[in-house]
Amino acid sequence: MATTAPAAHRCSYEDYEATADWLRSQTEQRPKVAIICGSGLGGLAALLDNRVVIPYKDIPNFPQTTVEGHQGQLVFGTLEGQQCVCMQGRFHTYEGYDVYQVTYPVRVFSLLGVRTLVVTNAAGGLNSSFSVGDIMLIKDHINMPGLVGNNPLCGPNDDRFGVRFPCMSDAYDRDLLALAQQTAEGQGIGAFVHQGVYCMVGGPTFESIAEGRALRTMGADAVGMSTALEVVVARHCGLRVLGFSLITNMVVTDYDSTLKANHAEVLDTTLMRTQDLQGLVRGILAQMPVDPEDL
Ligand SMILES: O=P(O)(O)O[C@H]1O[C@H](CO)[C@@H](O)[C@H]1O
Ligand SMILES: Nc1nc2[nH]cnc2c(=O)[nH]1
Repeated sequence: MATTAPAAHRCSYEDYEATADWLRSQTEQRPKVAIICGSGLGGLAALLDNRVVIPYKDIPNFPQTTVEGHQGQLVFGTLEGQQCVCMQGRFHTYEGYDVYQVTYPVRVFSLLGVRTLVVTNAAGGLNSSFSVGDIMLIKDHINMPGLVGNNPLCGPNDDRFGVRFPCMSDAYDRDLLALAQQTAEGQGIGAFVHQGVYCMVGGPTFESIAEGRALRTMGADAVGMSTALEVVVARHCGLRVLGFSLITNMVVTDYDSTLKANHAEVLDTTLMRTQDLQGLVRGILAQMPVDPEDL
């Protein structure tokens, strides 16, 4: 039977603007920092003062979350003097969304005036020196969907957002990375905070043993099903990016192992580290220099 590929949800500049205008009409807050909360990490939004909560179902053009551990609302508020917006729940391609839908909020944030994107995720550890519960500061990524042509920048380029061929060798801001490492050490949690390479795969399957081994050989320290697409779009429109992976499980790479990755374990581990992660994000935002363009 012949099948037709679903139409891509590629959006116009005016669609993004309509969403940004609508959000501006709902709150007087004008965030400079956006935080995307990964699986089970929505608790980060509790850090914000003067919260204004807007469910995704009310926001024009916004997709809806379908995954346990992703609440589905934007939370505006202030953290350590920085105006922020938190995405409590992100979108993944395995939910059936295309790369344009998954990254839709990032361009909206940019139009709202956001200058810095903090991405967080739950990820499987590939680096054998990592343990469950460790935090990996993302220093680089392998964008597997993008490498095979499923990149949110495919299609006509809109120069109002950014250039046709953006550079990704500087995707993760080195100054913010150093600040995050220093803050972790200052808070006495440096022993379980590492730097590493995040690999995005499509999911929703967890890795086979051969896949886990292959990803490790490619140079990935952790693997998940999100983040890289959001970062590509953020860098295209000039946002600074800081990324964290919480290592919620170790990827099975041994045929003698009886361990099996599962989402319940992922969510349990996020609970165990919520407080450390919140403390770290608070500490970083307290010291994060305001973008000179905002002065
Ligand atoms: O990347 P986040 O959204 O944190 O979620 C991670 O956790 C889920 C698997 O347990 C997958 O969606 C994976 O990508
Ligand atoms: N692909 C993938 N995503 C995850 N998210 C949390 N843990 C994992 C994992 O082991 N593999």
